[in-house]
Amino acid sequence: MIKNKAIHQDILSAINKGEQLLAVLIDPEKMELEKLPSFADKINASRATHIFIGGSTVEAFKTDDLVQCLKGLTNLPIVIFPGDVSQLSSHADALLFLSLVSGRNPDYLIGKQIEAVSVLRTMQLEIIPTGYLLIENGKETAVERVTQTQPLPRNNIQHIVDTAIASQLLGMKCIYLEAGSSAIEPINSKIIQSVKKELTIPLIIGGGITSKKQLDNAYDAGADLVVIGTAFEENASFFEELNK
Ligand SMILES: CC(C)=CCC/C(C)=C/CC/C(C)=C/CC/C(C)=C/COP(=O)(O)OP(=O)(O)O
Ligand SMILES: O=P(O)(O)OC[C@@H](O)CO
Ligand SMILES: [Mg+2]
Repeated sequence: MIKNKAIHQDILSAINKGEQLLAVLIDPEKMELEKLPSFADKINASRATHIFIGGSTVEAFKTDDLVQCLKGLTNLPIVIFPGDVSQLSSHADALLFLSLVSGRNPDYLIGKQIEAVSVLRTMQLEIIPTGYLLIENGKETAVERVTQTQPLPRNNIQHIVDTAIASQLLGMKCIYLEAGSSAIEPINSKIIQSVKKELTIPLIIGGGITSKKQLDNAYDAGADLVVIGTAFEENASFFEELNK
């Protein structure tokens, strides 16, 4: 089952060459399929290197429909960033196989992953094991509500670093530090620097990034791949702002 493709390897090679990776997050609940062609044109003309697809709550089949449409509209890698098992799609290129290691809900640490196996058997997705850490940002996030977990306090940097290192030791191939969709404050530079310093695997940063300055700050602090969703959803000219 579960074949190896090259997306994780390509991320490692890009990082080695000092490239800054950017994923546009498309939420299947929010993207109308009629608007997808023009949105994809904007993505293709931008500096984006990846497309992530996911949402904290998505109706069944919506993800697969979206991925199928998107396949014909872009050559960028399409990576599922799932809130649940219903968001798996055989038409995507890869899957962030998330475990919510900041929380203590067994369903999101290992339960959903076991549930996913019977579906993954029928697919040829590249699987990228990813330690997913939700960090407090000043307001409650959709991920907290859905998973009934607490985020890690942002002032306990040592605990955040230790959680990331433990995930790497468990064999995770990426760490994703998440402030939450439309977070008031993105993950701060101090947290990014402290985690990056101790990791050998790629570091993904997302949540609340709405300006080029915040994007550059994340890269300067050590982010390998940055994820932006809401800023593109709410303002399509944000693509042009980032190209400046
Ligand atoms: C491995 C499989 C199949 C599932 C993993 C299930 C796990 C552990 C999920 C982590 C917790 C979770 C609910 C993550 C959601 C990630 C995501 C796609 C966030 C983007 O959605 P948001 O933009 O935050 O929320 P809105 O939908 O409210 O905009
Ligand atoms: O929507 P935004 O705030 O850009 O967040 C992106 C992503 O990290 C959310 O899971
Ligand atoms: Mg969102």
